[in-house]
Amino acid sequence: MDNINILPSTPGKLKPEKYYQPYNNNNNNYIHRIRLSKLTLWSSIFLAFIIFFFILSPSPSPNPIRTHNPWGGPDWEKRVTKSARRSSASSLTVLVTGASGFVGTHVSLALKRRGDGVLGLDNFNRYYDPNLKRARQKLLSRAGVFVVEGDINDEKLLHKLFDVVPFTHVMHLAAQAGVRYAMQNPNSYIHSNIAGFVNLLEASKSANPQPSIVYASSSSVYGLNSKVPFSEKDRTDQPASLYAATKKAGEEIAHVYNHIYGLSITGLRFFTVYGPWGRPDMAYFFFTKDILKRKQITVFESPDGGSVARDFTYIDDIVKGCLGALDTAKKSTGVGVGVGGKKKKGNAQFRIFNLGNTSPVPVTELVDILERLLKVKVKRKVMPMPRNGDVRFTHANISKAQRELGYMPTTDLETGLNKFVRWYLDFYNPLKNKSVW
Ligand SMILES: O=C(O)[C@H]1O[C@H](OP(=O)(O)OP(=O)(O)OC[C@H]2O[C@@H](n3ccc(=O)[nH]c3=O)[C@H](O)[C@@H]2O)[C@H](O)[C@@H](O)[C@@H]1O
Repeated sequence: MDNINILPSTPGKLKPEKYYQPYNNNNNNYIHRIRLSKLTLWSSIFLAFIIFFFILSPSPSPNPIRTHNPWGGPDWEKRVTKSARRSSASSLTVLVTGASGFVGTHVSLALKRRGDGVLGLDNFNRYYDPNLKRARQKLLSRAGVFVVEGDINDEKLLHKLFDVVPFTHVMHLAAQAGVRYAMQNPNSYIHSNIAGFVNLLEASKSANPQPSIVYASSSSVYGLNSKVPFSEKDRTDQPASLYAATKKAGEEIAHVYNHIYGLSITGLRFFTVYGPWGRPDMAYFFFTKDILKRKQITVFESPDGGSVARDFTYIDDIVKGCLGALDTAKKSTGVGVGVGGKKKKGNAQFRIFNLGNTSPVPVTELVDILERLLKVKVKRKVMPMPRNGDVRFTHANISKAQRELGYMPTTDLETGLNKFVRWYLDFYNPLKNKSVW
């Protein structure tokens, strides 16, 4: 992850004079030599012109993915303010972290469509193909959503954003996702899901007005819980992966900020979200890629030979749940904390909801559906689930979300995968979309 603090805070702050110095510091000998010959003089002028032109023209990035838009400056603030402008006084003003991520993109678009002010924040890290994140960013930009390029761990940036925009809500979706990757890069989970979350809560508690916060938790917090379907009342103290442990820690940390600072906080436990513009690290996505390439895929079964199943939940259903959570979020009660040093005015709202589909599907069946949709005979290797953080099954009880958020999923796996496959074939069509190949 790049440290954006090392970049100038205002675009254009790099001083071009610096680059001219070697040429401005001409010593007498050099000038003398130029005077000696007319030819040398003209060549020097020509050379100086070329260098001058080169420095002034925008330099092509050696790697377009790593290009950063330094934050700060009047133009940047104008873009921020414009993106966050809401259509009416009753609309929301939402900071969406992880806006160029899968869920972040869909939620940002849905909010913007209904007239809310939306500002995105994303660090565009390389956990998975940044070209896909850039493509989502383009989609957002066309819809009028500006995505600030920065990290939730950047304290200065967060304070700046809260200074410029009076956010009513924060939709916190930035995270290090993925269950199995936690064994390869454990620290990235601590950095984003714990340190980053604390940093965001610190900035939010000091903001005036204090926003209401809705954040992404995960079905993985149920860990080894075997009571089905998973209810919010069930135990969540047996995580099976470091990812799950950091998400569970996030839920506990949220409680502290709610308790001390009066932040209104809602956690959403997502159940294996899938759909168009999805995450390439997820099984349904890389199965599709590998099946199309006629490669063998590995399907896990439980150690006793039983199937491994997930409560796969379609993205549009999840978006409705997110909007329901934002719309029913009450105001934070700690206005003035960190600014005037005042205490919270009474207890603030603290909620946690399952957002699942309520119908688990074995992974073998997911593969059967993909086989039908892609019309390719799948080469599958079935093997016992390795000890990699995966759990055998997930199954959501959504009655609380139904009651309080009006959440009601309507998309079955076959319908949702059909939409995903159509998007996939279009997006990765080499004739249409050269930039992603
Ligand atoms: O619901 C959640 O909380 C989590 O859902 C997904 O995690 P997961 O359900 O493990 O989704 P996938 O990684 O797409 O795996 C889906 C299923 O495919 C299986 N799988 C995965 C990989 C593979 O090669 N073969 C295979 O059979 C897994 O064991 C799992 O049962 C996301 O990746 C997490 O970020 C999210 O928090």
